[in-house]
Amino acid sequence: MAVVCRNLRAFAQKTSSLRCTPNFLRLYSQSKPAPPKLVTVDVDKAGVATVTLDRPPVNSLNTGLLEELGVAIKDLEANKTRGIILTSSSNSVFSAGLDILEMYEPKKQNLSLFWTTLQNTWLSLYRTSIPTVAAINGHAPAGGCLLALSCEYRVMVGPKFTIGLNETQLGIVAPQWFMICMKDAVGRRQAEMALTAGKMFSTQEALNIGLIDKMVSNKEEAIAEAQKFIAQFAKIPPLARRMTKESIRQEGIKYMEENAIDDLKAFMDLVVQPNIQKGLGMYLEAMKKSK
Ligand SMILES: CCCCCCCC/C=C\CC(=O)SCCNC(=O)CCNC(=O)[C@H](O)C(C)(C)COP(=O)(O)OP(=O)(O)OC[C@H]1O[C@@H](n2cnc3c(N)ncnc32)[C@H](O)[C@@H]1OP(=O)(O)O
Repeated sequence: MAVVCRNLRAFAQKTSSLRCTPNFLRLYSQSKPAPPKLVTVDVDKAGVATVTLDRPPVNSLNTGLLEELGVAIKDLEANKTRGIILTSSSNSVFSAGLDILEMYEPKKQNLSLFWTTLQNTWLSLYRTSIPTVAAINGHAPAGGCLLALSCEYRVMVGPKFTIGLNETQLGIVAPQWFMICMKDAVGRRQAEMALTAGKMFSTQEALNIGLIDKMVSNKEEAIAEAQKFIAQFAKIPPLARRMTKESIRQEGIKYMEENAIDDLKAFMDLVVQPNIQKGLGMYLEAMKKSK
């Protein structure tokens, strides 16, 4: 016991003197502040979490944001949260989709990490047993639409925002699992028409084809509708709900479990093609010029 105490005293002296050394002060002053969080989580009294994408200006999905979103979903699952409402801190954009800068002139390692993080986070959101609602308070093109489609219910602020999988307009093909999500929501026929044209739907058009479930006029209403949707599950036995969701989403889940590596390879091969790189560069330029 005496030895332990002596050791502790020695350790305490050592660390307290370390605090004052010039070396420690130099290291301390050089340490960077923590980077701002890209996803915030707020759990209300009913146990429903609002998960807010917070990467201004347009919540484009980079590796960091996707990673944080994946961790948030896992944490909420561990805490037995009653529902997840996915929304955005912006007044006009839910999410601009994948961050094109992650795909433009990429380093191979970063590109691979980016896509696997997207795959994993998507699967976590798509298959979570927690009821999920997207409160879409702004434009939701491409990857933004994918996030919304991965939830069980979509409430969108209208009428001026747009949503859709517009990949063909960019000269790229949406991966199979993006297509499965669209088919889940609107059926094969509407999905084929939407995807081949890369159509961006107005809120009303999206409501008409079942791409969204409800149109509201502001974010507060969207959150209230989302809470209402989640509240209905209070009376449903959770195991029956979980197994039903897992079963009905089997096609997408199975697809990713069996094809993640091939999907990654296809993405990596495609993105580095010179014509795709040129297209992405021109798209970025066009976005800058359109300001
Ligand atoms: C399996 C094998 C095959 C796999 C193939 C690959 C599949 C890839 C799948 C999905 C693709 C995507 O998700 S790609 C992204 C598609 N997204 C879009 O096309 C949307 C582009 N953005 C917009 O239309 C608009 O920005 C907006 C309507 C969302 C918002 O408009 P607003 O006027 O409010 O803002 P700005 O346009 O002025 O943008 C502000 C700022 O943000 C930059 N920006 C916008 N979107 C993106 C993006 N997706 N990635 C990176 N950066 C983006 C824009 O350039 C502006 O930047 P500056 O301020 O620096 O000029």
